[in-house]
Amino acid sequence: MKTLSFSQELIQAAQPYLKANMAHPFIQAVINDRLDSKALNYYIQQDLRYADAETVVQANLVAKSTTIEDQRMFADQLSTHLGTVNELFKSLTENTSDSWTDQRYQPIQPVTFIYRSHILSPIAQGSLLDLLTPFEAGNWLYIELGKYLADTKKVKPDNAFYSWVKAVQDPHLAGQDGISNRFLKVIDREAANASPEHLEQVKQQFVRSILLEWYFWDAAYKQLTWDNWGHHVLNSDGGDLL
Ligand SMILES: Cc1ncc(CO)c(N)n1
Repeated sequence: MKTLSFSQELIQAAQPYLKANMAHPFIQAVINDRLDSKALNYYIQQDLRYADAETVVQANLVAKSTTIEDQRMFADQLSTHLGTVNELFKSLTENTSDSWTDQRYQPIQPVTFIYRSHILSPIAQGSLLDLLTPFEAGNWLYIELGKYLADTKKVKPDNAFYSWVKAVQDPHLAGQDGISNRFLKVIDREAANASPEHLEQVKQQFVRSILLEWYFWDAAYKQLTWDNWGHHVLNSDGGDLL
């Protein structure tokens, strides 16, 4: 049996959570073209705040790199991120009743806060591997969900999420030599110098990202806010919010 590379091990470990993301009612609503505009708005507003954390992660990937080649790759991708992120969300906003200025810089809600903290926390003490892996998990998941949605052949150009499906299939991100595969190669290269204990921990962080992705869809589906959380605690009716 061929032994798996570390990045293949990560992908294998994340499979059950990938399947759970595919099955989430938000994603199923995209397929059936029944996505609630409130859920879409919430997703746009919160994902913009997630994207802001991605900017910070990527600046720190440059800082933690030890070669010019890595620094350029991460800096180029940061530049691509900054150049494209608003465009995607602007085109998604055209499918809602909200205006673009209302979408940007909305308060960061609980799940967004937790997921942002998860990808940002290795900045303080972590290695390049520690910082890259939980962040790359999000790229990987989006590409897989994009493939899944495209394969259903049900997401047509008039679907409110169509531009998202297109964006995450962009060859620059998702292609064979795309940025996601290049990041996975860096992960494998760095993993070669890490202890088995360290790799176990890194794998857990990868899988947790995919778990938090599920909660990100769930939060959008329910439009979950800090006020909801507060209300739930103070007036607990025993129902489940998260
Ligand atoms: C929540 C989330 N995960 C991953 C990505 C991919 O960049 C994104 N934009 N948002």
